[in-house]
Amino acid sequence: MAETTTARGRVRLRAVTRTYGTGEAALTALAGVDLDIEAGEMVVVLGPSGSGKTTLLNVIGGIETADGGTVEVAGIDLTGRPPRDLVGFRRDHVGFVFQFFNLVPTLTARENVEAMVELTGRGDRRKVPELLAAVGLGDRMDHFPAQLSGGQQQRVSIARSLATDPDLLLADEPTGALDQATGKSVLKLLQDTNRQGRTVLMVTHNAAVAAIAHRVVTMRDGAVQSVERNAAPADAVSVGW
Ligand SMILES: Nc1ncnc2c1ncn2[C@@H]1O[C@H](COP(=O)(O)OP(=O)(O)OP(=O)(O)O)[C@@H](O)[C@H]1O
Repeated sequence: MAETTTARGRVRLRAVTRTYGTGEAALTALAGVDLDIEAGEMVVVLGPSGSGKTTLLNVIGGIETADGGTVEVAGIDLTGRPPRDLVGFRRDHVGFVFQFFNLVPTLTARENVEAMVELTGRGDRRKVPELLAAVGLGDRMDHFPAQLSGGQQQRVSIARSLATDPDLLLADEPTGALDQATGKSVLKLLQDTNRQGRTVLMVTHNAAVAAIAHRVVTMRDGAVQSVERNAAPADAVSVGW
C-alpha cells in the first residue's frame, strides 16, 4: 500500500455511490459523493436521518466498500476493495469513535485501550496510562465501563482510538448519548486532537456542533448538498445547545 507523507489524513472521494439491497428494495445511501478533506482539517457532517452520513464515514474508514466512484484515504486507493482486505489500512491509518462507545464490558478502561495496542501491534502499551490521563481519566483507569459515566466511557473510547496514532479520526455521533456538559468536554477533546494535527471527521445531528469545524458538509439524499467554511471555528467550550 503506497502512501506519501503529504497524504497522511487526506481524503479524496469522487462520484462515490453505495446502494443497499437490490431491485425494488434497493436503497441508495450514497448517490455520487465528491468530497476532499485535507490533512489536519476538522470537518463536521450534518444532514437529516438517512441522508448517508454514517455510510460516508464507513466508506472512508474502510468498514464498507463503495459500489462506484473512487475512494482514496491517506494516499491509499480503497476503490473496490472489500472491508476484509482493509484490516491493515484501518489499523495503520484510522481511529473510530462511536455513539455508544463500544467498550468491552469485562475489561477495565486501561485494558480496553491496551487491547487495541495488542490487537493492532501499533502504539506503545506503556503509554496507555499517559493517554488515559490526557483524557482526564488518570484516576479511573482500573474501573470497568459500568463503573464509569457515559462521558467517561466516551473518553476511554477516544483514548483507545488514539492509541494507534491514527492519521484520521472518524467520529459518528460522539456526543449523541451524552448530556450537554459532558458532550462539550468530549468535543473539546476531539478539537484538541485536531489541533495536535490529526484530521477529524465527525458526523452529528447537532447543528450547533458545526461551529467548531473548519468546514461543514451537509448531506441530503445521499449527496453533498453544501460545503461551508467557518472563517473562525469556535472553541468547543463556547458551543451550546
Ligand atoms: N446495512 C444496511 N443495509 C440496508 N440499508 C442500509 C444499511 N445501512 C444504511 N442503510 C440505508 O442507507 C441510507 C443511509 O443510511 P445512513 O445510516 O448512512 O444515514 P445517516 O444519515 O447516517 O442516518 P442517521 O442520521 O439516522 O444515522 C438509509 O436509508 C439507511 O436505511
